[in-house]
Amino acid sequence: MNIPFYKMHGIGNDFVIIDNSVNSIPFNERRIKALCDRRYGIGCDQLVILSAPVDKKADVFVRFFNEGGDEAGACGNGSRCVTALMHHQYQRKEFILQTNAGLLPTQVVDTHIMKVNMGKPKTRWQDIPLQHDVDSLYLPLAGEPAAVSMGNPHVTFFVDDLSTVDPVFCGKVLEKDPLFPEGANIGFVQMLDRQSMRVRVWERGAGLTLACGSGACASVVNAVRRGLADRYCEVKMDGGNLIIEWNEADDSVLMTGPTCFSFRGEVDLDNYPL
Ligand SMILES: N[C@H](CCC[C@H](N)C(=O)O)C(=O)O
Repeated sequence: MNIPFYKMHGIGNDFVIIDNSVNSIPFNERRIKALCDRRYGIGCDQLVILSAPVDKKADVFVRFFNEGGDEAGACGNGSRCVTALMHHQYQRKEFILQTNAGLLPTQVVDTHIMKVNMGKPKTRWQDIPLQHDVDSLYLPLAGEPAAVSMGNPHVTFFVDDLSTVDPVFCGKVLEKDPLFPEGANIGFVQMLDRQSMRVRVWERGAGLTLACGSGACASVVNAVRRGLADRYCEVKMDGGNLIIEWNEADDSVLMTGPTCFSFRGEVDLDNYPL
C-alpha cells in the first residue's frame, strides 16, 4: 500500500510526516523503527503521525515517535514543521495542534519561520538525585544538574566549556538513569551571556540530534531558574538557532525558528510490516 509522506527538518532535527487522517493505518514499534532507519527506511530522528483532532479546538492531532520506536509527549521542532506543512496546505497562519502534551498554539512568523507555544513547564526539579556517579562520566559540571518536563522529560547539565563534554558517552548512560524510568533527554548547556547559550542534546530514543526544540525550551527554563539567563534567550545548537521566550505573564514558553521542506515522497508500507 503506497502512501505519501513529507520529509522536513527544523534546523537539522529531521522528521518524516505522515497524514493518517484518512487511512488510519496502524503503526507499531517495528514499522516505526523501520521507517526511521537511515539505511533500510526513509530515515529521520522522529516519525510524526497526523490524524483528526479529538479536541474540537484543535486543527490536527499530532503524535511523535522517536526513531527507536517509543512515543514522546512533545517535540518542539516537529510541531514547528507540522505548522509549516499546515500553512502550505491551508494558507492559514495560526493553528492549534493537539498533542499528548496538550494543545499547542502555533503561528507562521515568516515563510520559513514558525513559532510554537510549548505551554508551561510541567514539573520542577531543581537539583536532582541522579543515581549514576556523574563524576565517572568525566562531565565537567558547573553545578548540579536540573530537570524539567516540557511534556517530555529533560535533564540539563550546565558546563563551562561544551567542547570538553562528550554528549554521546554521557548521554547514552544518563538517558537511562533509574531516576527516569521512561528515560530522559539529556541537555548540555554552556552559557555565553544572559541572552544566549550553546546547547547540545542527547535525545531519548534518538541519540545526539542537530537540534532539539523542547530541549532548547528546557535549557532556558532551567537556566532562568538558576539565575543564569534572562527569559529571552537565543539557543545555539549544532543545526542552527532558536529563540526561546519564557513569558512571565502566563508562564508559557515560546519557541521560534526556521523549518525546511526537504522532499515529498511515497512509501510502500507493504515493505514495512507490523
Ligand atoms: N526525543 C524526545 C522527542 C523529540 C524531541 C525533539 N526532537 C524536539 O524538537 O523537541 C523525547 O523522547 O522526549
